[in-house]
Amino acid sequence: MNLHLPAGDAALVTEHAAAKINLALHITGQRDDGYHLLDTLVVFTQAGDTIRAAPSDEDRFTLSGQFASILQADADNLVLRARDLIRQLRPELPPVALDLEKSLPVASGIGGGSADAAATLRALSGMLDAPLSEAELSVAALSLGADVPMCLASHPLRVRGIGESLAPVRGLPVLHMVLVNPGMAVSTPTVFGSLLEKQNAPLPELPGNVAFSDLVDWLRKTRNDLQHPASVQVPQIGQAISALDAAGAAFSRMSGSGATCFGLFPDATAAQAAARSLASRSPAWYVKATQTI
Ligand SMILES: C[C@@](CO)(OP(=O)(O)O)[C@H](O)COP(=O)(O)OP(=O)(O)OC[C@H]1O[C@@H](n2ccc(N)nc2=O)[C@H](O)[C@@H]1O
Ligand SMILES: Nc1ncnc2c1ncn2[C@@H]1O[C@H](COP(=O)(O)OP(=O)(O)O)[C@@H](O)[C@H]1O
Repeated sequence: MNLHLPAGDAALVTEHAAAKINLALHITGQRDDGYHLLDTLVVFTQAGDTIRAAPSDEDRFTLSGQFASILQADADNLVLRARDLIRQLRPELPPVALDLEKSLPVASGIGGGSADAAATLRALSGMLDAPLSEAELSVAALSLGADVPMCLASHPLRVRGIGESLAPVRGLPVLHMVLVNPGMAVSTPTVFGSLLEKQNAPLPELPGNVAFSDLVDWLRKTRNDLQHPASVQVPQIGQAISALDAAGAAFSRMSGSGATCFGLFPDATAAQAAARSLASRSPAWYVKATQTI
């Protein structure tokens, strides 16, 4: 990281941009503008990117971390789109130095870019004397992407509409999981565009205070409707799920529009052991043991 700031500067704001996992995702319709209606249960993980922000003599943006080289530090980066949006709403925002530590694979169904945008909105709004209201933040988030409002919240949610209707989900256990990405970027519009069935039933009701085994039973009654079209585009998704199952996952599935897949494990020790075994068998894959926040 190179923020041009002394380490430990009190003005430095650090925000976690958590990976978003769609535990279940049903497509329930399509709007006139082409966007698809979802019903999805999402959780967020300790695995994520990090946004650091501090007032500066001029606007700066640096990229660091495992996946930094895949991204450009240009105006299309969701971090800068979020900064520019805040400045449009609050022109008094001072020049800021921003660093994105990019630890999540890009275009991978776990909302990394959306989480970065949401973390930037939170960080920069918090630096203002007049922070954005919750309503202003929600509108700003949705204008940056359908996944950004849920990433702004970053706690377990049932999400409907295209991503704007959020209901908190309480009583889920901490979930220990392994994330596996076979290294292939997936185009979200292409996956949505190749869906054949767009009118599916919503998710079944989720009982409150579920134990791990109850949640797995519930998940078996659900689907990710994007998994089949994504697997046609990227056959390695099937291999990632088979590998998670072979490593002992109690349940495995693809998240979002892929290609990242998650496997659920009963505890952290089991998840870490599975991650070690998966990483040694497939050294080119992104493999990460983590847990929900
Ligand atoms: C599929 C999901 C599930 O959480 O996650 P990811 O795979 O991106 O992580 C999201 O709905 C993705 O949200 P996000 O990635 O923010 O999508 P956007 O940038 O707003 O839209 C990218 C494109 O995907 C299609 N799209 C997106 C969302 C939606 N509900 N219906 C759509 O048809 C549209 O073609 C749109 O132009
Ligand atoms: N900071 C960012 N991190 C990741 N992707 C970004 C970022 N800024 C812009 N993008 C673009 O947004 C698209 C979606 O990225 P991402 O959020 O990682 O996908 P997904 O939601 O499928 O995990 C990518 O094609 C990428 O080029």
